[in-house]
Amino acid sequence: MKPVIALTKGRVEKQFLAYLKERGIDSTPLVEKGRKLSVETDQATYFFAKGVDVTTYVQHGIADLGIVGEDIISEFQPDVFNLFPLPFGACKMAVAAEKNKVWPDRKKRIASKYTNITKQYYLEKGESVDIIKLEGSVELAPLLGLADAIVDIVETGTTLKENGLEVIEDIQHFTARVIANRSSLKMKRNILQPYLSTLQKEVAQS
Ligand SMILES: Nc1ncnc2c1ncn2[C@@H]1O[C@H](COP(=O)(O)OP(=O)(O)OP(=O)(O)O)[C@@H](O)[C@H]1O
Ligand SMILES: O=P(O)(O)OC[C@H]1O[C@H](OP(=O)(O)OP(=O)(O)O)[C@H](O)[C@@H]1O
Repeated sequence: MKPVIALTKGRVEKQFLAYLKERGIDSTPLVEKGRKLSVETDQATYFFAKGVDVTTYVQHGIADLGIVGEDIISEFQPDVFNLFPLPFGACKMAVAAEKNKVWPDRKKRIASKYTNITKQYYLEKGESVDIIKLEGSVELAPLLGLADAIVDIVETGTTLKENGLEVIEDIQHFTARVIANRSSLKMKRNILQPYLSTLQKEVAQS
């Protein structure tokens, strides 16, 4: 029996494969998967899903482990064991607005894909705001007058800069993380432990 791993498609997947390679784990079947959504290697069975779905599959025990951005864990608060951080996928959640923004004399409108993080952040600040949910290209909202500011992921800052926006406040720093199904961690410890040890293995940096 092998561990079943739910892996976030896209950015996280790419960086995770590079991370496996560094640790000498053969991930050829993952690299050559084409449009297949599930692949078996010598070490594990992997399937590929969107970040939030990764947490759902792990919570329900369909996957033993998941590789997912911490932003997703923070936003959706899944009932999973949050095991350890991985040294990639570093980014931060921040409030951003147009340079030299003149704030209107009314409740602020904040656009975000991460409405729970946004709600919690302004609740803790004691500020009442209107939150507008978007699904992507959130930087457009202040430019087009839909919102006064955004709460979004900033990595290099290029997207903000190229759209005349700047960070006003940092909310939280994130990386990719390994999560586990609560019962798998107890019941399948002997299967999961060798895999988890390999993931945590230090490798000499060249
Ligand atoms: N610059 C970045 N932008 C977005 N996410 C980043 C960035 N850097 C690291 N991440 C991490 O990568 C994860 C996946 O992001 P990715 O862009 O692949 O998919 P997505 O934005 O969730 O949605 P979609 O699949 O619709 O593009 C995020 O949840 C986050 O943890
Ligand atoms: O600081 P940067 O390095 O520029 O990265 C940040 C950008 O990357 C993400 O968008 P993504 O590419 O995932 O597209 P999306 O807006 O459709 O979510 C994020 O939402 C920012 O727009």
